[in-house]
Amino acid sequence: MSEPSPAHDPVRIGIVSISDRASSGVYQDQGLPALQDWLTRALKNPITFEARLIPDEQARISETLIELVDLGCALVLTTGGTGPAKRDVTPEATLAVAHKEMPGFGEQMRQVSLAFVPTAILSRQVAVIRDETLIINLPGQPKAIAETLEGAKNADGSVRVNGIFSAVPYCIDLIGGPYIETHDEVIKAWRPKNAARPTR
Ligand SMILES: Nc1ncnc2c1ncn2[C@@H]1O[C@H](COP(=O)(O)OP(=O)(O)OP(=O)(O)O)[C@@H](O)[C@H]1O
Ligand SMILES: Nc1nc2c(c(=O)[nH]1)N[C@H]1C(S)=C(S)[C@@H](COP(=O)(O)O)O[C@H]1N2
Repeated sequence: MSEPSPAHDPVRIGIVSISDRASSGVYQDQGLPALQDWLTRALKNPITFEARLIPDEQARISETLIELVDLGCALVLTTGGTGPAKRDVTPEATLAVAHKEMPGFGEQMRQVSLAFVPTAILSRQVAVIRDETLIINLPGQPKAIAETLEGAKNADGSVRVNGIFSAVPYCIDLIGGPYIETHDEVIKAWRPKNAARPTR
């Protein structure tokens, strides 16, 4: 795979791991490495990461999201805290900072996840826009990060269920962010023909 090229727009991405136990050192956080690895593998753009590891506390999560939006992140991905347990408050903290809700991401994420686990119906992920930033919740299981972003594939590599990241670049175009380009073998970004730039 080629190195990120300066010919591509630079992009700042917030990655937030929300876990009581990882943030207090009970176990080592695998959420931030999984997010960073997948994004580095998928994007052609040079990425500046803003990484945060925080506990499942609603006010703290909302404050962190606002901070990352104000830092100019085009995209913020969270992992963890989306289930039904008492301490799972990531969707509420995300909705509290929303200017617009983007329900299609949560709907598609649960479709993808059902291809992997029947408990996908327990996930309450939301996606929202705040200012010029797209914020998306992902499940907390580290393996669920690549699953939901990339989708489910058949043995021959063809797509069985589209990963949610397919729609992220065009959404970021529409809110005035950088032009995000992906490696098709990881995830194909879908844009209407008139929105696609010529290949460089
Ligand atoms: N940041 C993380 N790093 C490593 N493993 C994680 C992380 N977050 C979650 N997991 C794993 O995924 C499982 C489900 O994630 P979930 O977000 O529901 O965590 P949890 O049970 O609420 O606990 P915690 O918030 O303390 O991680 C966890 O029980 C743990 O095994
Ligand atoms: N792709 C995928 N989605 C998944 C899972 C998974 O392992 N893979 N785990 C499910 C489970 S068990 C739960 S409880 C919910 C919420 O997870 P969270 O609280 O860790 O965010 O996500 C669901 N979605």
